[in-house]
Formats: sequence, structure tokens, C-alpha cells
Amino acid sequence: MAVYTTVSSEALGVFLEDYDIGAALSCVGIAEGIENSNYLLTTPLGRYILTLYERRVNAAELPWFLGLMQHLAAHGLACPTPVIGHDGEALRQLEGRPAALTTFLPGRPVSVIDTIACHALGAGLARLHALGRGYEAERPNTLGMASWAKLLAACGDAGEQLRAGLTTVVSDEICVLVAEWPALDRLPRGQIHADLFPDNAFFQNDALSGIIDFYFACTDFLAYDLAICLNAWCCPDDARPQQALIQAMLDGYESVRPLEDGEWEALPTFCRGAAIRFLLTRLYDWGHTPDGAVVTRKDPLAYWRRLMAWREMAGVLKRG
Ligand SMILES: Nc1ncnc2c1ncn2[C@@H]1O[C@H](COP(=O)(O)OP(=O)(O)OP(=O)(O)O)[C@@H](O)[C@H]1O
Ligand SMILES: N[C@@H](CCO)C(=O)O
Repeated sequence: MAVYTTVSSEALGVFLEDYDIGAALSCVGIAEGIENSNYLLTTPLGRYILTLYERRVNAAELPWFLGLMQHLAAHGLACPTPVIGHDGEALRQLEGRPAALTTFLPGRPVSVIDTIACHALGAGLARLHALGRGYEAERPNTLGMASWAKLLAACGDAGEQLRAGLTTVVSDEICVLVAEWPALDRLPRGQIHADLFPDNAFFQNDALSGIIDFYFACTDFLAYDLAICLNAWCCPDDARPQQALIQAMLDGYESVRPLEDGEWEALPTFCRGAAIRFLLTRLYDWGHTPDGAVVTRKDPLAYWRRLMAWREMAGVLKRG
């Protein structure tokens, strides 16, 4: 459940006066998600998503995220489009939080991840990367490789409590990854989603109908974004990567943007890195979620198991 901030009908009424979408017919909190408060808002003009930004999002960076969504939507990607108010702005305040309205996307996350979904997702990710090229402003990846050692330290003994020896293995792995990580100018970089998990991709009739939740988007290696998706989509039961799903996603991606030789070479490193990134943020949340918070913590060990599997299975990431 993620509704951290309650919106009163009075405050909502005042908020909506800044737009041309009419008054609220209903505004219902959305249970999914862990980062922000989301409401499904219905007005006479249709459905919208009202987001109040809560946790890891830095308010100063919101114009960059909203600008990226606007750019991608304008260039044909099915993603939420920020709704602009009378003052020309998409971002304003509601109940003391930064808040924005975006368009509602039809579709649902897939209930079973299969090769059809992985192929479609791979192609959609490559399209996102291609369309992102025209959005010039850069946003560094604040959860990138350079942040991991510090994040691990901030997790304190949460790792040891979950699994004896975890902290040392992860710390050693970070050192290996730092040494292996490609130099910035070696591989294609651009705007990446950086959190394109199955709950952030909507499907209708087996086709990808929309991509949501751009609030970890940043400028980084494009193939690293693919590695994030290989972790999030291709490991059924949160365990070992499955060859058929991986192949489908890579084929889908390459049907839009073929990978360069250097990207193929870096993919095993990026897959281990992506596993570390989500292991660390989940571990941090494991130790820092306040008692009684209405949010479901995600299992850090699911990404520990992926990390262990990628260490043994680099071979499945070779060009077919
Ligand atoms: N544009 C949209 N159209 C339709 N539904 C949406 C849209 N944006 C968000 N939702 C709904 O709200 C839920 C939460 O949104 P979102 O994933 O952006 O939240 P979050 O708190 O940032 O989550 P996460 O934990 O994935 O970072 C989604 O699972 C979806 O059900
Ligand atoms: N997708 C992330 C949570 C949202 O950022 C995870 O599953 O750990």
C-alpha cells in the first residue's frame, strides 16, 4: 500500500482550479507502489493519476522527470503525459507535498511473465532508449555504481541479520564491479528508465500498452537498463535467470536496436550490478521502514539469489 499523504476534498478542489479538467467526481488511493502516494482521479473529462512525491524523489529533479515523460509521450511512447495547468506548469504543491497530474494509461501488468511479454518488453525498452535521444538534459544515476559502497554501509547490519556473510560478499562484489565497469565513453549512453519492473509495464492483448513510473530515470549506459530488465523479468520465482525469457528479451531489444560488441561484453557485469543495486535499496528499506508504515517491504534476498546466479551463469548472456 502506498498512500503516505491523505488529500482532503477541500485541498483537491483548490488544486484542480489550476487545471481545465473539471472538478473531481472521485479520487481513490492506489494500493500498488512503494515510493509515492498515487490516486486515481476521475473528472468529467476522464481518468488521471494524481501523484504526491514522497520518498527518494528529490523535488528539484521533478521538472527533469516530468520533462522526460512529456518528451517521450510527444514522440510516440505510451507513457503518462504530465497535465499542464493554467500557469503552464505541470508541477505544483498539494497537502504540503510536490504533486502532479498525469494521463491515465489503460492496460494491466502481466500476470504471468512469458516469452511473449519479455520480447515485447525488450522491444519497448529499446524504443524508449531511441526516443530518449532527443532529450538533451542529463541526470546522473544517483543509485549507480559509485553509490553502492556508501549505500551498503548505510544498511548497517541489516544484511547480516538476513543472511550471515552477505555484507562481505556484497562488498567484495562491488569492488570487482567497480574494476570491471566500462569507462563512460566506451558504450552508448542515454536516458534510461532504470526501474522497468513488471509492475511498471502495462499490457493489452499480449502487446505492451504503456510504461509508467519514470522517477528513477537517469542518464546511463543503455545496456545497463537492459540488465535491470533481465533481472526483473527473466528470473521466475525470484531465483535463477531462465534462458528462454532472456533470449526473448534480448531478441525483442535487438529487433529495435542491435547491441554493440562492447555492450554484449559488458552485459554480465551489468546484470550483476543491477542485482546489487536492487539488493541494496531493498536492504536499506528493510532496515529503515518505520514500524507501522502502510507499505509492503520487498525481499532483498530475491536479488541476492539473482546475484549468485549471474555469477555462475554469465554464459547465458552471450550473443546467440
Ligand atoms: N499513468 C498511469 N495510468 C494508470 N495507472 C497508473 C498510472 N500511474 C500509476 N498507476 C497505478 O498506480 C500504481 C503505482 O504507481 P507507481 O508504480 O508509479 O508508484 P510508485 O510508488 O512510484 O511505485 P514503485 O514502487 O513501483 O516505484 C501502479 O501500479 C498503477 O496501478
Ligand atoms: N522496483 C523496485 C522498487 C521500486 O523502486 C524493487 O522491486 O525493488
